Amino acid sequence: QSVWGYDRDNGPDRWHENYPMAKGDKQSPIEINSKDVRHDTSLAPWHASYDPGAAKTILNNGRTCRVVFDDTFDRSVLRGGPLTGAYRLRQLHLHWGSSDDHGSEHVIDGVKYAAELHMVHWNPKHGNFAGALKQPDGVAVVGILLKVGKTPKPEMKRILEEIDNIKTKGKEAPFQHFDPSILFPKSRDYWTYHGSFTTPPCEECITWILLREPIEVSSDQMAKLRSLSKNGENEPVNPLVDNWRPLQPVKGRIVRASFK
Ligand SMILES: CC[C@H](CNC(=O)c1ccc(S(N)(=O)=O)cc1)c1ccc2[nH]ccc2c1
Ligand SMILES: [Zn+2]
Repeated sequence: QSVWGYDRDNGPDRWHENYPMAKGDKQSPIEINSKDVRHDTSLAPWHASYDPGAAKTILNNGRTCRVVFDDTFDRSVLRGGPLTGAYRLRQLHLHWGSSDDHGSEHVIDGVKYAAELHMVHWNPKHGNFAGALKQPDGVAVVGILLKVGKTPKPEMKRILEEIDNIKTKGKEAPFQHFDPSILFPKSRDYWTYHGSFTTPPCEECITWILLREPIEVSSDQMAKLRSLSKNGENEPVNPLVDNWRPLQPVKGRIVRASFK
């Protein structure tokens, strides 16, 4: 049973063999075409109230770098925007490329960004995360685009400083006293649409909230991310890069914008 990944023999084009949802009608990521977007004046602003004490660990699972939070009660929550109720923050992770000119999962009017950060929240009315991922309103992911620029966001440093401690698959390190809302860009403008996990099992349970304004990182910071290895510490180094899923068909879905 070859575990899914991003290589030729286990990559996105073959996920459907073990995860049939991957060929669904509401898959993510998609391209955002401004000409097809609908400005929805009824969309409320979104609000995150995160407890820095909820941050627990950072890990390399061989497919991404993930920060895990305590989601055993409404400690760090996202509300508003297209959402009904408070969704609990469970984890954040990233997708990135092998060079600065690509790596994001969502593409905006043809523009690919160097990376994309996902903050994953779930709806506690469904009991637990496993239950939430079976519901159309089960999960909400805030997506932040990362672009390479001259004035990198200092708040990204905290995550990137930990990379040296989780170089190989399975490595985990404590990651505490961290409020991920410091990563948000100035503008709260967003696009929203209904989609899926961008990794297997590709359940179509996600309300995507994709922020319009990218945050800046440096090329050195991107190189740091690319120094992670897909393999364990006693295996050959296999650079963890290009862990992004290609664009999926929009299939008539409407993308709404909170802005004009
Ligand atoms: C359904 C898969 C899940 C593990 N994966 C995730 O949580 C996840 C979250 C967000 C994204 S993205 N890139 O779209 O933001 C992709 C994957 C997962 C799988 C089995 C499980 N059993 C119990 C809990 C549980 C969770
Ligand atoms: Zn993701």
